[in-house]
Amino acid sequence: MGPETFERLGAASTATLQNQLFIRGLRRTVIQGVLPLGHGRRNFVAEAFTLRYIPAREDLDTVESFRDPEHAQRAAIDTIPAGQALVVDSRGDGAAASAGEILMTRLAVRGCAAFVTDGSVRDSHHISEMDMPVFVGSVTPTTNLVLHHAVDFQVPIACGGVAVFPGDVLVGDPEGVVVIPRHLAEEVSRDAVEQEGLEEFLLERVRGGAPVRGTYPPTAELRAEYDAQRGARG
Ligand SMILES: O=C([O-])CC(=O)C(=O)O
Ligand SMILES: [Mg+2]
Repeated sequence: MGPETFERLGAASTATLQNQLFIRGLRRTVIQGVLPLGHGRRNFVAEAFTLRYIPAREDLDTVESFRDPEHAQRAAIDTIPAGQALVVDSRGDGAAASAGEILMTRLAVRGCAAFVTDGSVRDSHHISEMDMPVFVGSVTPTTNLVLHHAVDFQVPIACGGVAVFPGDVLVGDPEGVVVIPRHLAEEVSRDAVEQEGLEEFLLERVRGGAPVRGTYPPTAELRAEYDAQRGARG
């Protein structure tokens, strides 16, 4: 995926990208129920690096388990390549945190682009001061092992009702996170730019008093006017 694709996706809203995926027949593309935490409200575009949790089991998920160098959560956090986003399947269960300030700091130091989960984080008031974008369903003081068993990483997961495959492209903005299948990223990025150009033109019309009917969507005449104006601007 070229840098222009990243740039175009970063300039588009998640709403526009959702539209473009819907036009292509994809309905479940927005991670349900997550919002950015604190001032890490920066937009991001990044490839997904996935981590999967299953329900904890009392004989396995003891405090000692974090000493295991192969522990999937620890291994994922220490190996995610810079520039990728860690997306965690927490089964929508935010009653125990998927990570906290120390793990999040490690991710930020390693150049992780964002952290996304359909669960929660703890130490959230500190995490919200960080620059790395963090998208969660909720916050809680409860530590991870109480409810979550990190089982593997870089496998297909579910997050907020959406299938996420390693290498899919995630885009986050103040409204949430959209998951773009990698093979569609390029064409979606181009058409998103087109859609936003047209919508800006239509918005000006609506601001100027135009009714929605005949404007949004535009009639063939209005569309031709837009195309002519765009052509004239080069
Ligand atoms: O115990 C946890 O779930 C993680 C934690 O507090 C941290 O990363 O600071
Ligand atoms: Mg902590």
